[in-house]
Amino acid sequence: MVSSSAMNDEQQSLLLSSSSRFSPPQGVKLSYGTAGFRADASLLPSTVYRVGILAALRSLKTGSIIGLMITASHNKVSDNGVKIADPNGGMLSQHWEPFADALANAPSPQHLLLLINEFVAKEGILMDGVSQAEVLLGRDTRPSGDALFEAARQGVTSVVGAVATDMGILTTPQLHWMVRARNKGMQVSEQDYFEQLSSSFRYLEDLIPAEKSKFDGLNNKVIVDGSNGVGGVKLKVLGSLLNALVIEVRNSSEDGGVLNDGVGADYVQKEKVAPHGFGSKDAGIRCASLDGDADRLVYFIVPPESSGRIDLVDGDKILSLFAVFIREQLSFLNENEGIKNSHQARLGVVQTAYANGASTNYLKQLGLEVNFTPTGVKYLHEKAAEFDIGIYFEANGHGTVLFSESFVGWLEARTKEISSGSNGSEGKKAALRLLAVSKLINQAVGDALSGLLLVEVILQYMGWSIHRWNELYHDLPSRQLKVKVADRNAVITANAETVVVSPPGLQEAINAETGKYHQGRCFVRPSGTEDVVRVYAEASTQEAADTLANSVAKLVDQFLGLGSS
Ligand SMILES: CC(=O)N[C@H]1[C@@H](OP(=O)(O)O)O[C@H](CO)[C@@H](O)[C@@H]1O
Ligand SMILES: [Mg+2]
Repeated sequence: MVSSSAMNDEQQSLLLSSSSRFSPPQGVKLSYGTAGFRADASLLPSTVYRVGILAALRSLKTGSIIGLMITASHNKVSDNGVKIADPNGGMLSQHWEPFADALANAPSPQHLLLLINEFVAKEGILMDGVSQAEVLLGRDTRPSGDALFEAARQGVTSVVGAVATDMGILTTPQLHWMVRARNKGMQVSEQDYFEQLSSSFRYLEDLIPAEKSKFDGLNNKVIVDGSNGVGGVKLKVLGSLLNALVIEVRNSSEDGGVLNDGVGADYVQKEKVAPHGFGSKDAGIRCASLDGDADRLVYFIVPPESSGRIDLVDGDKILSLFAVFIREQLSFLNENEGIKNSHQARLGVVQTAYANGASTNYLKQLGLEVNFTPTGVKYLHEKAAEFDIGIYFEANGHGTVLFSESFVGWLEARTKEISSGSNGSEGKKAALRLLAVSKLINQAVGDALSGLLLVEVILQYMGWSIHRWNELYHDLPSRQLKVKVADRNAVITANAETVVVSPPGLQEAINAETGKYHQGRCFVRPSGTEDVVRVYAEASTQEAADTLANSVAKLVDQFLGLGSS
């Protein structure tokens, strides 16, 4: 008997004929990596076509809508990439990544068909020609996006029963949000996204106590660097739906500048300089920067003199601001006599080893549980989902806040309960605020637009300037370096990438070096997106952090350098 998970002849010939139009590039090995496939756009049509097939299979397997995003985020404009959004709006299940790698690197249509047949059988995917699959397609503003969109569309529709829905030019988080919302049975147009964010923002503004200072004069304005990409365009639309807050967007894709060239969150965070178009005229005003696909957000302060150096208010500080606010709301809930069944909600924060040590100390001093995972949003997100409220951020500005469904249900019940009793109490307002935050923040994935609105409304609530926020703690000086080695995968780490277990002896040498520095901390790990080993060092002075990073980079070179075998 033919199993329903095998493709019939018609299905196989459809796949063979369409895949023969997309030959893989010669001599290039692609890997799904930390954030999907990325490469020079000219190398990608066959990969994107094949990821289209994978997305359709994933949709058949899960019986849910899947997302496919064409972007290379903060990479240069000539690059592009592709990644999958799973049914909950999160990253592709890690369990499917090896299949993605195998598909991308299959040398011929026949190999591709063989791989698909094997995988479909192993996963028990129904290929009965009756089951329906749907993939939402999004792309950023890169010029190569249109051709790659067409490759993705052909990949999806080469699987019988699968439809590709064009969602247009979007930020990555918008597409993830749409996938999550569609699978919850909600409306998912772009207008719905803007409406949900703007209405929950306005609602939060209305819940600011009268005695707390609101925006005044200069303070109601934020200037945002859109990295010459998609985020700026979308932020303008969002900004037009707000009342008190003025968002001035610079470096938007229609302004004609080159994507990610001297602009954007990655540039600002790594170089600690103002992006193109910002200068001493902006001193004292809150400034923020998005990356090329608007899933990262950092703030910065431009100094009055035109040295170019900025004060960076990074992902760690955004996390800290969110943690302070949410912790305060939880304490209102717990203190409130009128709230029955008050339970100690578990608030957890998640960071990676790249979090500045001063931020970790600060969060621990607040009495919060601080957890560490390896680099990559998929790991942070998974950990944060274990809490009633989990906040995660990478230092580079990628992060969000997750609310468990049971906690949201508990909050909803409390707001109803209190409406018949102590109406308008701080406890009820705290519950309403937390519910509004759960709607404002994009719980599918880190989203610079929703993150920016949450930062802005919390600053209003606190009555804080960016300077006051920046003073929460002082970053320890740090330095990041990259070392090119023969094989970066020879570095094997443990304990959330803080300890090298192989090659033997390297960690001992790093320890000996780090021990020489006051407040020294240093770790090395292979990058998941570039062919390098990254070195991160922290110490009490910038000079010491630089020297420590340089010495450890030399050690990495000695143990694994290009010359070593
Ligand atoms: C030190 C650093 O910033 N690493 C980045 C970078 O990963 P690497 O594996 O370090 O190359 O790109 C990832 C995807 O954007 C991002 O999640 C991560 O934080
Ligand atoms: Mg990005």
